[in-house]
Amino acid sequence: MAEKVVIALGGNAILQPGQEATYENQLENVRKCSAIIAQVVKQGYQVVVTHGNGPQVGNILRQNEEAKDVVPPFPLDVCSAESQGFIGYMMEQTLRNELHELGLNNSVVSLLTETVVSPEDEAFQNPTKPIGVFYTEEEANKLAEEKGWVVAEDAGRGYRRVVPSPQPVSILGSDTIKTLTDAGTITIASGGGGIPVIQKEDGKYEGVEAVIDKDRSGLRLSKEVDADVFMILTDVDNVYVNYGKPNQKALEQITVEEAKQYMDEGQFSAGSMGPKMEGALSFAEHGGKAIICSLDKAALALEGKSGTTISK
Ligand SMILES: Nc1ncnc2c1ncn2[C@@H]1O[C@H](COP(=O)(O)OP(=O)(O)O)[C@@H](O)[C@H]1O
Ligand SMILES: NC(=O)OP(=O)(O)O
Repeated sequence: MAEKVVIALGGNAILQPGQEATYENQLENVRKCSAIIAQVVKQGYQVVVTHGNGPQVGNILRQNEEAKDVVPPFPLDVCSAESQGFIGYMMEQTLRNELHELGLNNSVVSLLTETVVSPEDEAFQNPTKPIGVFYTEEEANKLAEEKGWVVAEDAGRGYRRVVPSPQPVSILGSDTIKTLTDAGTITIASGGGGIPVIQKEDGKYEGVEAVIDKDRSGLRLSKEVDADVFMILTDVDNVYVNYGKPNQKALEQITVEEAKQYMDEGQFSAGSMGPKMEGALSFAEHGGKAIICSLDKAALALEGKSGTTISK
């Protein structure tokens, strides 16, 4: 039986900081991601793809707010569904085309996915998830004053609007995602961390205004579909200790114990590598293989020739 890999792509892979948010730019970025994912399919893996949406959901929210006098604005969970829809569309189409280039004809499907969160999650009182474009400190403070936004510095790259980011509790429909994947379909699911919903006391579901971290929901998804490998693709070749310092060292094959020790030492930044390492460590603790590597080295990393791999 083929090994099953859940691949989590950063929202920045779909739109780099500073790049103009045109349809053409994002389609080309997604096509490049799809070319890499197609190589992984060619290696013989069953693949589930999930992706970020930070830049995209922020832009959709802004479009809604700017046009509010012409068209009534939609809430953030609906913006999240819209971003999942358009990225899923671009990814499904480009992945099919890239597979065709390699002489493969696997079926590909993109599923709008809801992720359950807790209404009691303290993240609702403490927004931390950066969305949309980057601003200077001065611009960000002005927007915060004028529009009531909460803004924060994002990993040394500038200032962004931040929104609540509750922990994913479960992924609705993950049994179907698993069935499809096990049957050989390449499934794109839980994009943007999934559309955040809560379950009310009467058992019914309702959307909530938040953006879930895709590394955290990717971990949940990996567990719920019984993946062998959880792979986080980002913009650095490896996870490093002493990152950015003269004595920085790339981590290659490490154990759960080593990863825990580095976490305890505070080696990974809260808003960027921290959640990725948390997810990777939790997956490896449960017996799976977790990989963090750069987008263009995905196929090599699966062969153990690049990236950081954590296992028991
Ligand atoms: N210890 C570390 N090792 C490697 N990268 C790190 C580390 N600490 C922080 N980073 C930063 O994490 C970034 C990747 O996280 P993020 O920007 O959230 O990615 P993505 O959008 O791909 O999910 C890297 O570009 C790097 O600057
Ligand atoms: N939803 C999410 O985690 O998006 P980014 O990867 O763009 O931050």
